Amino acid sequence: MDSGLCLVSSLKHQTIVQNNFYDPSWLQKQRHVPMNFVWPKECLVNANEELQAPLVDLDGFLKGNEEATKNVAKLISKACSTHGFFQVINHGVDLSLIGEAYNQMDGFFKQPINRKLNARKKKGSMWGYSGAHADRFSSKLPWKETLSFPFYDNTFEPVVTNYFDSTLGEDFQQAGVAFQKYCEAMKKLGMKLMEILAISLGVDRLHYKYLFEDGCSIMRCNYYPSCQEPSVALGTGPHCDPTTLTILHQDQVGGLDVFADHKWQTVKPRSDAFVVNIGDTFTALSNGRYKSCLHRAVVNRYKERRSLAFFLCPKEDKVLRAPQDIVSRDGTKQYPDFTWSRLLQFTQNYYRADEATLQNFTKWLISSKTTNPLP
Ligand SMILES: C=C1C[C@]23C[C@H]1CC[C@H]2[C@]1(C)CCC[C@@](C)(C(=O)O)[C@H]1[C@@H]3C(=O)O
Ligand SMILES: O=C(O)CCC(=O)C(=O)O
Ligand SMILES: [Fe+2]
Repeated sequence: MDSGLCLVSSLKHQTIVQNNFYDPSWLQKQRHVPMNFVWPKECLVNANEELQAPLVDLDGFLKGNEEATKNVAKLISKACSTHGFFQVINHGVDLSLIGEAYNQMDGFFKQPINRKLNARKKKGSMWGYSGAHADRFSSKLPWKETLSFPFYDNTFEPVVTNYFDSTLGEDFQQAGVAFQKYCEAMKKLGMKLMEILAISLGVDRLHYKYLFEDGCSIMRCNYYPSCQEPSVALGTGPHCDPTTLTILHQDQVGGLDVFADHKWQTVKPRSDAFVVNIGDTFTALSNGRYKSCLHRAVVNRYKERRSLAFFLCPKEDKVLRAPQDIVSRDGTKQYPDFTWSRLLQFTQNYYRADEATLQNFTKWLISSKTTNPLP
C-alpha cells in the first residue's frame, strides 16, 4: 500500500489522509469537521431525556435464587419486548478488571498515529485498528477510532493475549493479559444472560447456550476524540448491532443514546453497570419477540469518550432459527434460517449495519438462495 500522504480536497476542506486513515489529532485542530464526517440531519436529532431502562440486579439470579430469577426474567422480558435494552449490576465482573481495560486501551489510543497504524486492520479483516472506518466508507464517517479483536475459548490458547503479542508487540503484552481476562469475564456473563433470556422467553434455560460455546465473539474498544462540531458529527451512527447480544461498558463521559418511545434518549453512565442490548441475531432467535436495540454514540466538544463493547456471536456455521415452541406459539416463523457467517459477510462486504440491517439481510439471503440454490 502506498505509504505517501495524499491530499484529498473535498468541497470545503483539504483533508490530509494517510493511507485512507485520518490522523485524529490533525482532524481535531481543523476549524470545521470535514464534509465526509457530517451526518444527515435526521440522524442528529437531540436526545432531551434520560432513558428509564431497568437496572437489573443479577445477584440473586447468579446465586440460584428462584424468586430472584423469576423477577429478573420478567424485567428483561418487558425491556427486550419494547426497546431491547437494559443495564445490569452485581454482574459478578470485578470492577478493577474494567478499570485495567480502560487504562490499557488508553495506552494504545494515546500513541502517535504512525504507531497505531502498525496495528491497522487489513482489507477483508475485522481485526485491528481503524480510524473512522475511512478504509471502508467515504461518507458519514464515524468520529471514532476503534481497536477490534477476536475472542474464543474452545482452545487452551489465550487467543487475546496472543493477538496482542503478535499484532501490537511486547509493549502491549500487559494489555493482552488484561483483555484476555476481560473477554473471559464477558463470555461468562454472556452465557448467564443467554440463560436468563431463554427463561424469559419460556424455553429451556440451556436452549441457546450451545450456539455460543464454540463461537468467535468480537471485542471492540471504541475511542471517541473530542469534536469541534459535535452537532454535525456522530461517534457511531444510528444502528442495531447485527450480533446476538452486546455487553458494553461506557466511561463516565456520557454519549450513548437509545431510540425508545419514538425518540432518542440518553443512557446515563454507571461505572458499576454493564449496558446490555439485544442484537439482530437474537431478534431472529426470539422469532421477533425481542427488539434489536436502535442506538448511537454522540460526541462532545470537551472530552474524549471511551466504551468497551463485547459482541457475543454464535459459531459461524450453526443454523440459527427460533425455538420451535416459540414459532408454534406465534403461529408463523418470522425469519428464514441463517448462519452468523452469512450475516457477518453481509455487514462486512455488502451492507453497512444500520437500523434496517436484518430486513435487508433477509431479502439478500432469499435472493441469493433463489439465484444460487443450495445443491
Ligand atoms: C458485526 C459487527 C459490525 C459492527 C461491529 C460488530 C457489531 C456492531 C457493528 C457496527 C458498530 C454497527 C454500526 C456501523 C459499524 C460499521 C461501525 O460503526 O463500526 C458496525 C461494525 C462494523 O461493521 O465494523
Ligand atoms: O460507544 C457506545 O456507547 C456505543 C458503541 C456501539 O454501539 C457499537 O460499537 O456497536
Ligand atoms: Fe452498537
